[in-house]
Amino acid sequence: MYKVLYYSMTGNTKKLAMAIADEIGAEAESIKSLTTLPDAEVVFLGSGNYGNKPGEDMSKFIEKNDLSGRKFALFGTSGSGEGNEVRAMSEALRQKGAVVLGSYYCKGRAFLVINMGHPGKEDLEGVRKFAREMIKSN
Ligand SMILES: Cc1cc2nc3c(=O)[nH]c(=O)nc-3n(C[C@H](O)[C@H](O)[C@H](O)COP(=O)(O)O)c2cc1C
Repeated sequence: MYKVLYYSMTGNTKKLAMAIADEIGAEAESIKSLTTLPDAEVVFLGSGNYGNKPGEDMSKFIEKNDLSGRKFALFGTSGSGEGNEVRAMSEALRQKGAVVLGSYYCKGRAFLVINMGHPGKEDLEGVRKFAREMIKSN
């Protein structure tokens, strides 16, 4: 019914993906192992931020799939914690006719010493709450 897909170079966004999957009883999968978008009522789609953009594999995945009318809830992590990766994903998805239900983003540990401890307990509790809300509102 629901699916969690993510791109995570250093593991931070994967932590959010695992927390969402656990919260809603869905499977989480890296988009690296996928070519087509699986059937699901809502797809939770997440990426880290690299050079102020989502991962290249994520952008390509969005570009090459037919997303018209498909529903997404977005999540992301970055050094700044400002959510530019989810905004870029949201824009790309909307251009392809997809529906974006909402998004969650937080800081992720970067370059070993920046944002140590993130995503932490509060971040993970926050993303679990977000996942519940996305399902309730859908
Ligand atoms: C190659 C690289 C480029 C990055 N560029 C940015 C950036 O432009 N802005 C930012 O806020 N964080 C940047 N970061 C930090 C990551 O967004 C942050 O560590 C994020 O949590 C990584 O997610 P991941 O562990 O799921 O790969 C960069 C990290 C890497 C490894």
